[in-house]
Amino acid sequence: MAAEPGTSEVRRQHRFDQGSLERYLGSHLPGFPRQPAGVLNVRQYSSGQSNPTFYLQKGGQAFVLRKKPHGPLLPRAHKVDREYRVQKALFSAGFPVPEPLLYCSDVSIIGTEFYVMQHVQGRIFRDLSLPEVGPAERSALYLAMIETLALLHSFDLQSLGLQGYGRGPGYCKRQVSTWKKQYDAAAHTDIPAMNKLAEWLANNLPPDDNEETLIHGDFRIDNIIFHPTEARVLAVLDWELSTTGHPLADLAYTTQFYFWPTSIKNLGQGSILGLKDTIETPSFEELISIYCRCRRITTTLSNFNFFLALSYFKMASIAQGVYARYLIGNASAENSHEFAKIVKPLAERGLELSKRSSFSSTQRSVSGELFHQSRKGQEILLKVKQFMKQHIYPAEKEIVKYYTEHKNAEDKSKKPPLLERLKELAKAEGLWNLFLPDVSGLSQLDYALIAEETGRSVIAPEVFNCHAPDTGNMEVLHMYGTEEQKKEWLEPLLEGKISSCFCMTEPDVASSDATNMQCTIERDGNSYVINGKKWWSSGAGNPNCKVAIVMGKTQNSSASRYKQHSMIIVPMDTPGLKLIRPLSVFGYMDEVHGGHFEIHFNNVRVPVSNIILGEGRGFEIAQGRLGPGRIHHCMRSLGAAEAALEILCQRAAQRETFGKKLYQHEVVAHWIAECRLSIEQARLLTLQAARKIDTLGNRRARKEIAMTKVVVPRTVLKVIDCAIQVCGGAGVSQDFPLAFMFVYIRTLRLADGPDEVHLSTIARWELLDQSKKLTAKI
Ligand SMILES: Cc1cc2nc3c(=O)[nH]c(=O)nc-3n(C[C@H](O)[C@H](O)[C@H](O)COP(=O)(O)OP(=O)(O)OC[C@H]3O[C@@H](n4cnc5c(N)ncnc54)[C@H](O)[C@@H]3O)c2cc1C
Repeated sequence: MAAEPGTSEVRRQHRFDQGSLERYLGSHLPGFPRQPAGVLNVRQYSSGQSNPTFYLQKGGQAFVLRKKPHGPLLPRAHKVDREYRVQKALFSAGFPVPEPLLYCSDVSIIGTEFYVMQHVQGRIFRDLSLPEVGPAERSALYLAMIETLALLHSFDLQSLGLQGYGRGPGYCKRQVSTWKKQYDAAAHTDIPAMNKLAEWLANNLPPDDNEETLIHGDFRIDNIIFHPTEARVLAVLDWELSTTGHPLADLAYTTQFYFWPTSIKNLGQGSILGLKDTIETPSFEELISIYCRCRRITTTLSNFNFFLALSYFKMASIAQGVYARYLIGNASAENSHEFAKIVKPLAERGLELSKRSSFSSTQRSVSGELFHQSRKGQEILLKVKQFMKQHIYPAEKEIVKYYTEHKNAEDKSKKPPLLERLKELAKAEGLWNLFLPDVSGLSQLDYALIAEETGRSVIAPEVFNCHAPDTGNMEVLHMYGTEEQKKEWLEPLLEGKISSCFCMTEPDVASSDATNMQCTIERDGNSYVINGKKWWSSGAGNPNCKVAIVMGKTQNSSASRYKQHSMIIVPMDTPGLKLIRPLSVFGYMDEVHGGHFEIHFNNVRVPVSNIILGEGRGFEIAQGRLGPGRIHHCMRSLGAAEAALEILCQRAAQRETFGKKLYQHEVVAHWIAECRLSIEQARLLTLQAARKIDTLGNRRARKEIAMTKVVVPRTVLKVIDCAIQVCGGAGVSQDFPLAFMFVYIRTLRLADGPDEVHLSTIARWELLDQSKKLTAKI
C-alpha cells in the first residue's frame, strides 16, 4: 500500500488484534469493505504524545482510528468518547473536523475504547515556521489558522448541543490545579520554577474566569490539515483536551511559540516547536489583531500575560507527563525521553511572561485603523459582551415569555421581575446610560459599537437604560432642559426609576412633514394648555411611563414654518391626557417596548416652566434629539443583523435538502456572502456617521446620518429575510426571533422619518456639495 506520510509500523506497545478490528468494522461501519478478508493495512502516526492514532486502509478506502493507550493512565485523560462527541457536534455545525464515523466502547475488540473517523487528505506542517512555503502563502496559512480558531470560539454551546460538555465556570482555576497535580504525579526531580509558576498562576486568576466557550485545548498549526494547494483549513485534529473555558487560553496556547525559549530546539521526529527567527511569519500582534477582529472583541487583552504563563505551565506539565510515560514504556512517540529536558526552561519562560503587563495588538480599533475606539470604549464593550453572555441571553426567553403570558392579565402594569433584577445588576457594574457622552465619557463611535452589541437582544437596551424613546428624551432634557426640569425628570430617568414617551406624530395629518402638526400648545396665564391627538407614542403603555415630551404648535403663524412649534413636558397623570388605544405592529402589540399608543390631549394644563428651551424652538430640539439617536438605532439594528446571520448559518449547516447541507447549495452560500457584504458596508457607513458627529457635530453630520438611516434598516431587513428563507417555516414561527425582528426593523423605515424624506435630504445636501465644488472650480 502507498505509505501515508508521517506513519510507520505500529509500535510494539501499541499493537492490537487487527483481525478483530477488521471483523468489527466490517459489520459496524457502513461502507467499510468486507471482502477480501484479512487485508486491512494498519500504520501508526508518529506524531502525537497522547492517544495513539492509526491509519487504516482497505480496498482503496482510508480511515483514521484513535484509541486510548494501554496500561495505567492519568485521571481524566485519554477520553476518546468525548473527542468523538465534540467532533460530531462540530462537524454537524460545518466546522472543519474529520467526519467522525463510529465509536466503540467495547474493549474486547482491540483492548481499549476507540473511534474511527474520515481520513482527510491534505497538508500538515510539522515545523511551525513552515519553511517549505513562501512568505505570502505562510501568512495566508497562519491567517486561516487564526480565523478558524476565532470561528471555533464564536460557537454557541447550546446550538452545538454541547451543554454540560465542560465543567462549568472556573476553567483557569481548574487548569492551574489540574496541571499542577499532573506535574506532581509525574515529577521525578524538584524544579523550583514550576512551583513558583504554579503559585503565581493560582494567585493571579483572571476576574472573568466564568467564560464558557468551546475551546480546543491544543490548537496549533500541526494539529491542522490544510488543503493540498490552498491556504484553507480542511480539518482540525486532536480534540482530547477540548472543553469549555476561557477562549484566550486557546489563543495564548496557539501563539505561545512566538516566545519560545531559544534553548529548546527541534524535538526529534515530533513537531518543531519554536519559530525560526530567519523566516518571516505574520507577527504576534498581527495574529492577535486578526483574531480579535474576527471575534469582534477588544484588542487590549489585559490579562494575556496570565494566559501565556498558563500555556507554558501546561506545556511543562505535559512534557513531564510524556517523560513519565516513557519511563514506564507507555509513550506513543519515539522521542519521548527528550521531554524531560524542556520542563525547566518552559517553566522559567512562563515566569518571565507572567511579568509582562501589556499585549495589545498593533491595530487598536475593532474596525481597523479607520475608526479608532478609545481604550475606555474597548473596555466597556468587552464588559457589555460578557454581561450579555452571562446574564442577558440566558434571561431573554423567560422575560419574553413573561410579556406573552401577562399581555391580557390584570397585572399588566408590572415589569418582569427578572428584568428589574438585571437592570440593578447592570447599574452596579457601571453599564448604565452608556448612550450619553457627558455621563458615560464615551464618544458616539465608542457607543455605536456598544449599541450594536446590545442590539443582538430585544431586552438588552432596556437593561442598560439605553432604550428608545427614553434615550432621546434624556438627550433633550440633558441638552435643553432647565435645572429644575433636569432635577424633576432627567434624574429619575437616568436612574431608571421612571420612563417616558415622545409625542410628535398625529393621526390626522401626514407627520413625515412635521410642520403639518395640528396639536396646539396655547399660553394661558401661568400655564400652557394642550389640545390635540397624537399616536405612535412608543412606550406610553410602560407601567413606569410617568412623563411625555409633546410637540405642538404655539400659534405664532407669522413666524417661519420651522419656528411655530415647541416641545413641552407633560406628566402622564395630568388631567385631560388619555391613552385611547394601543396600536398593533403587524399584529404584534410590542409589549416588550412598552406598546405604541394613541393619546388624546383635551385641555391638558401644565405650568409655563414646562416648556423646553422656549416657544418656537421645537424643530431645533428635534434635530438635536434625532441625530445621535438615529445612529444608535442603526447600530442596534446591525446587532440584529449579526444575530440573524448567525441563525442563518447555523440552520444552513444543520439541515439537508436534496442530498446536501443547505449551505452547500450555491444560492444559499451566495446569500450568506451577500449578507456579510451588506452588513460590513452598512457598519462602515454607520461608524463614519458616528465619527462625523464626534468630530464635526450633529448638524454637519446630517447627510451621513440620513444615509445611515436609509441604508441600515434596508440592509438588516434583507439579512433577516434571507435568514427566514433559510429557516423555512420555522423562520416565521415563535421558535425563532426572526419574525419579531423583521417586524421591528421594518418599522424603522418609517419611524424617525420615512426613507423618502431622508433621501430628499441626502439629495439636497449632495446637490449643495456639488455646487460648492463647482463654485470652487470657477
Ligand atoms: C413602531 C413605530 C414607532 C413609532 N414611535 C414614535 C414615537 O415614539 N413618537 C412619535 O412621535 N412617532 C412615532 N412613530 C411615528 C413615525 O415617526 C411616523 O410614522 C413617520 O414619521 C411617518 O409619519 P406618518 O405615519 O404620518 O406618515 P405620512 O407622513 O403620512 O407619510 C406616508 C408616506 O408618504 C411618503 N412620503 C412622505 N414624505 C415624502 C416625500 N417627501 N417624498 C416622497 N414620499 C414621501 C412615505 O412613503 C411615507 O411613508 C412611530 C412609528 C412606528 C411605526
